[in-house]
Amino acid sequence: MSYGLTRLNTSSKKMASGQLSRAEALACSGCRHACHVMLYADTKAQLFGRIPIKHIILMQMRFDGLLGFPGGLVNPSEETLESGLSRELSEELGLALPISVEDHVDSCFAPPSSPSSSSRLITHFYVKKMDEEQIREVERAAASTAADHGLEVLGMVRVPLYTMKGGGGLASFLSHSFIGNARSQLVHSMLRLNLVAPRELHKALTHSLKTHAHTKQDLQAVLALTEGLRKQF
Ligand SMILES: O=c1[nH]cnc2c1ncn2[C@H]1C[C@H](O)[C@@H](COP(=O)(O)OP(=O)(O)O)O1
Repeated sequence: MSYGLTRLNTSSKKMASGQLSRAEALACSGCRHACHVMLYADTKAQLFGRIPIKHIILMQMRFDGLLGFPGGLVNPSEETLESGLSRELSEELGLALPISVEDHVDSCFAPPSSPSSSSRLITHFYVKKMDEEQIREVERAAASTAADHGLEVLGMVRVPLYTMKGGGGLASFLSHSFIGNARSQLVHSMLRLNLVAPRELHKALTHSLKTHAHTKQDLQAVLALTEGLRKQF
């Protein structure tokens, strides 16, 4: 995909291999379905009183230590994709958030989790714009009334969309580990909704790759530390 050179055809639902329309996805017999949503808002807030934050995008730290969007498995034989997603959001965010078909962005096959897995998983992705105050309400509820808080969801996080001198911000965030295709859902959405300029995103991703190399070195260093201790105790 070339976001910098050509305008995105937002009507096209088949952006990348593995993608299918909502109708095709629902016609898949024996497939499992998971729906997730990116909630976001505009903001005038400034970090340190000088770095414009511009937009708030919500993600969550999951129970498995990976970053992902709120949502979960739905059963289309018992509920619509959107009502299933709203049900999952009530558990994870502690709020009943209506999600409509208009919020649907794309559906795609997830890579098989293991060669022996019998049913394919289709992930459906939604995006919903809110007011800044509504986002704050979601964050408050997620940390107080949500049934899943501290269990399946360890906490909500905001995506830093700025890049600081030295690469802190978006570049560091993108170098974390994400569940499934959540990183690419995030990046595609930032481009499609013009939340980050393609040039900035390219810079952040390039830096992120370098950060990733440092992370590997850091991990190797602490692995060596545990190797020594393992032999002692
Ligand atoms: O944010 C996501 N983006 C794409 N795929 C995702 C995301 N989060 C999870 N997934 C995939 C991989 C998971 O195994 C399934 C089910 O999602 P999950 O949120 O873990 O579902 P339950 O809470 O267990 O219902 O979807």
